[in-house]
Amino acid sequence: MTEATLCFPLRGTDGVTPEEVLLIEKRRGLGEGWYNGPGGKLEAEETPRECAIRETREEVGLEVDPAALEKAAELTFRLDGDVHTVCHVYRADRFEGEPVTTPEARPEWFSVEEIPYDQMWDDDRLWLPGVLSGRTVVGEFAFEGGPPLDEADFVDHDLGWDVPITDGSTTRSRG
Ligand SMILES: Nc1ncnc2c1[nH]c(=O)n2[C@H]1C[C@H](O)[C@@H](COP(=O)(O)OP(=O)(O)OP(=O)(O)O)O1
Repeated sequence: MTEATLCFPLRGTDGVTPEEVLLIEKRRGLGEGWYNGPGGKLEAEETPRECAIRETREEVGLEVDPAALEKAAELTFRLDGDVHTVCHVYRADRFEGEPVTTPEARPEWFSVEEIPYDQMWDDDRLWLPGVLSGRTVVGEFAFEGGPPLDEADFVDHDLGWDVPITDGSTTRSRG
């Protein structure tokens, strides 16, 4: 089982709903060619928050203000019945720098009204709109026919909205 993060940098935030979100076009690895938030797997001894900040720095060169990193979702992706990935999802409305293209990712700002869901993971359209509007969600998503996960069929889901979510690793003692 993998533990991973996603981080959605936001701008134009007036209260709750932002005007724009920074997505990446993934240039290699799982989900290559699709848009997603910056993110990736936890490294040894790393907390999910540390991972979200590091991955955003490595993938697009933005330095996220840790005080502005807000956990929005905890998503479990199952592949053929087994837990494949637990993903911690964050919003971030304060950061420094300008996004740059790296070997892993090409960043692009999108209006929250014009997110390219047809070029994203099939599950994203179910939870990302709520996350961008400031809600919290715990979700479980079932894929069948893998591996790899990004070639499997998305077959089922279960979502719990506006629930308290803990911030820390689900599988490690630290964090
Ligand atoms: N179903 C679904 N929807 C939305 N987002 C995701 C999924 N499954 C996923 O794995 N993800 C997310 C979780 C991670 O942020 C990325 C996967 O990226 P990463 O772990 O970096 O994968 P690789 O590029 O293969 O691995 P590295 O070698 O770069 O660590 O997608």
